Amino acid sequence: MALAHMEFRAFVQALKDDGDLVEINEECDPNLEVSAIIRKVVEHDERAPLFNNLKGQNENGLWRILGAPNSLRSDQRHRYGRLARHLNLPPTSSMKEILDKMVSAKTVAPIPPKIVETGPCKEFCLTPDQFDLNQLPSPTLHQADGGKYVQTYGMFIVRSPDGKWTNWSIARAMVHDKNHLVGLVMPPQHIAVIHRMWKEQGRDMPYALAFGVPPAAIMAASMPLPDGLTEAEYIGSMVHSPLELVKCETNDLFVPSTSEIVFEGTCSVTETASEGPFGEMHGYVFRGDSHSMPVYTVNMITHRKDPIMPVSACGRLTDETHTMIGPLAAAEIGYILKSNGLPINEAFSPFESQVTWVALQVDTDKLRAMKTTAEAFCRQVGDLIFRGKPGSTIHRLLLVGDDIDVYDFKEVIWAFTTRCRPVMDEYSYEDVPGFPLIPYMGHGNGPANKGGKLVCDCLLPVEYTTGKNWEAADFKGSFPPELQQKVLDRWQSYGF
Ligand SMILES: Cc1cc2c3c(c1C)C(C)(C)C[C@@H]([C@@H](F)Cc1ccccc1)N3c1c(nc(O)[nH]c1=O)N2C[C@H](O)[C@H](O)[C@H](O)COP(=O)(O)O
Ligand SMILES: [K+]
Repeated sequence: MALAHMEFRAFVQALKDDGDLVEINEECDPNLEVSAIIRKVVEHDERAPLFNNLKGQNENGLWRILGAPNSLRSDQRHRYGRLARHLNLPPTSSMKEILDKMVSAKTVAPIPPKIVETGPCKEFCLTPDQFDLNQLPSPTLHQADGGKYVQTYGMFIVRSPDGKWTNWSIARAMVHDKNHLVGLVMPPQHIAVIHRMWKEQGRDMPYALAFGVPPAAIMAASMPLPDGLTEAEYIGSMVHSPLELVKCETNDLFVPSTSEIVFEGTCSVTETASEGPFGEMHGYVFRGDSHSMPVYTVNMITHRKDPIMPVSACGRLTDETHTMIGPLAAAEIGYILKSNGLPINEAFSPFESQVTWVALQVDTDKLRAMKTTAEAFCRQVGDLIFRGKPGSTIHRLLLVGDDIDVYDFKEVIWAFTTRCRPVMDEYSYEDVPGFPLIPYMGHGNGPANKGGKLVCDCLLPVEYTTGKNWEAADFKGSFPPELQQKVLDRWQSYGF
């Protein structure tokens, strides 16, 4: 058995070995029942459900469903265990260790993938006359959704017409008819950038949609890596070994050879259909909220025996759209700021902000050496992030001092509520792209796609000049270290 981060099926086994899997063998209905169970799981950080017996499975077991593939564990010591298993890290890893791993490949040479002749994903090949996406167990995830969202945790593979750039990303798609999907293709996402390139040439865009890919790959697919970067090479250098890819049957794209299921086809650059509404990452389904989006033709399905379809039933906290989209964008944002010489130590997107905020821990010694002003510094940060793609889903950047652990929301909200004077310490951005999926944008008072962003300065003025002039009125901040130690040593004998 391969390693969990390099083969999805090994990953599922690793969850089982961790006691982090519930195998449901009684028949479940992909129409809402499966998603209801997943929602209850992710709202309580329960073990991941593997549905082995779905209504509509075909004679070769196409398909089973793994729900909550990258959500949280209830045991605080293993809280991010499922994310860690995606990256071959110990299940006790912190979010910082996970995000540092995702950024680690930026400073090493890319390792190109290895092309292999065949692989488990080729065990079965179905032509359109042999499948009907409406008969297969495509799940309906929320009762108000506009369709069956079969694609929520698969990986789209698309390549620029000149062949130089192959992008891997997660983008949702729902069943349109027996062998068509309709999917969200939304600027500034790379799938939309590449789709536009094909549109300008008047040619439909070849795609592959691989489900159950190597977990390390799906993490990079969910990260806003630089334009032009080919994720396959990035992942190779991140895991220190080449990914094994195999050629599609009906086009020249390559997919991970151990993928559970592969849809191959072309995405139209002219034909659109109604997409949505969909239960979004911010926790809402707005009735009637559908838009014209490109139609994907499915020309072939290849798959392993008894394949597993991963499903992210997203919405309110805490599912893959919170554990991945925000934190991975924060990792890229932190890297951009550091590589531009700004004194940023850590960056994280708090789940409690519905991953619409990124908190940035500032190295205040270096900040003071800059002899800058709050306005100048906040504008420098805001201009770098709000005018770039990695910040596109983030509407508040909070600058906090070195005493604040950005991975702990209690710390972040304490600094925000006590050190950032509303309005005066906030720097607004109305002339930058906005994220229309946030309800106050897409269903709010202002333009859906523009503005509504702030840099919030949660550093007190002294932190720019002479440094912290306060002590925290708490156990660690207001008592001599030896007294703290004495109290800790005697805690039991006091009677606690
Ligand atoms: C982990 C994850 C990520 C996404 C999405 C999902 C999950 C589970 C869902 C469950 C399918 C929900 C949707 C949903 F989250 C919508 C969305 C749209 C734009 C940005 C962020 C989020 N989704 C998604 C979507 N992006 C769309 O364009 N289009 C999409 O539909 N992303 C985020 C996306 O994977 C990252 O932004 C990634 O950086 C994209 O790669 P790229 O930077 O190379 O373009
Ligand atoms: K990506």
